Amino acid sequence: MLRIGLIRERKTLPDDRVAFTPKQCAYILAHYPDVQIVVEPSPRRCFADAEYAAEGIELNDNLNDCDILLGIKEVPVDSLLPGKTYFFFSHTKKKQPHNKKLMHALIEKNIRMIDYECLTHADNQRILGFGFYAGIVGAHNGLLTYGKKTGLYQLPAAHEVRSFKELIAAYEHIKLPNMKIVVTGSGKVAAGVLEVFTQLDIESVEPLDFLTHQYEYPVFTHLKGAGLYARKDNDIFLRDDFHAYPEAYKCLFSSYINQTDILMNGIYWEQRIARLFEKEEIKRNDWRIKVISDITCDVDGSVPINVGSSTIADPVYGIDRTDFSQTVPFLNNNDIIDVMAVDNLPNELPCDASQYFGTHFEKYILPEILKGDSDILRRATICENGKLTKKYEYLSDYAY
Ligand SMILES: NC(=O)c1ccc[n+]([C@@H]2O[C@H](COP(=O)([O-])OP(=O)(O)OC[C@H]3O[C@@H](n4cnc5c(N)ncnc54)[C@H](O)[C@@H]3O)[C@@H](O)[C@H]2O)c1
Repeated sequence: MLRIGLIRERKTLPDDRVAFTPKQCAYILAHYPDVQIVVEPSPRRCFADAEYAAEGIELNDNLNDCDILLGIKEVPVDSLLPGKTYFFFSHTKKKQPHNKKLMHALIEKNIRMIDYECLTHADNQRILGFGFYAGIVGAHNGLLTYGKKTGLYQLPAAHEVRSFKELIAAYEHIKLPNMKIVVTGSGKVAAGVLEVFTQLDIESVEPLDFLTHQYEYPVFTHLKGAGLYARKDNDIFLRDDFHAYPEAYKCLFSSYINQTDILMNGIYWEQRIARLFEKEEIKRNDWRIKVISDITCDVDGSVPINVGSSTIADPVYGIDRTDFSQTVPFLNNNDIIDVMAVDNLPNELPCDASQYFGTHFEKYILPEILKGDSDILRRATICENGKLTKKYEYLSDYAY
């Protein structure tokens, strides 16, 4: 028998998401006879304790007899139960300084830490994540911001509704003005952005048409791969080469600056990758971008005017093009670019995001847990039995 515990989120600011919804728990109990689920009560999870109870799921403050514990965000070290197997986003694999204490505790408490971020198929493609809902909320927030800035239309905030379905219902009554949008990125975030565009009838156009045409209705173009980067020496794009030597590539976004009203940024970015534009470029006379939804959200990263993460309650700030100063948002002024820089976007639609996550966990990870010996789980195990696994030994100076 495998006993799974869904832990209460304890990080500040607390997260509302959970690994399985009440209905998913009930489904698992009905279809996996060797699995039991127990839920630790929580005062603020997006699904109330009573919703789990209504599905016949056990609620219990004591998770000592569970075999594996599932959370979302980092678990405070005092709450870690020694000797257990935990799954959550530990944010330790890049030696993040703020989680060094957590890494030490995982080792000292003999915990098997399986990080969701490290669960991959054999070709390194990630299995689990919240990127799709980050894309949905990021696209929504970008459009909401443009409506508020221009005064042309109004949308409800995503966190004010219970589901994406309710947002789609609100879209039924919105006729967007003509506007030109660029979306960047090739992963789950970009897929979420495109989902919103589909629901709002925003037309897709080819990059070259986007650059050379004006339209009487809203359009977007999607830039990724060869559409966004080219080698500095021969203008060619090869994905594997780009991943190995990103510093050899230039970014092609610059020519879109004078044709774009909203930029929705969903790329994967690191220091070696060229930025979408340089900070000084916002002073260009032909600069047209009024709103940037920086879903990627690296401070001073691919969007160099991301000057810090914002919050769900206060998601947007302005950046003055004349002196780079930070201003209040939503000013109908072409010198001010509104930047949406929320770094926990999926938490604006926590029920949907949890449901999406749980579906993938049940489909791809639960069978791996039940079969006992799993390469997928082995590859994602950062530490066990008081030491780092071989793959993660590069964390030694951080972990011990
Ligand atoms: N603001 C938020 O709340 C939020 C939430 C989730 C994700 N994000 C961020 O959005 C960005 C995109 O996330 P995603 O879920 O679309 O990612 P993903 O893993 O689904 O896609 C990443 C894409 O980037 C490409 N890529 C390019 N160079 C790469 C490299 N060196 N290593 C790995 N992949 C590389 C991959 O081919 C892949 O298509 C990430 O930076 C992520 O941190 C932000």
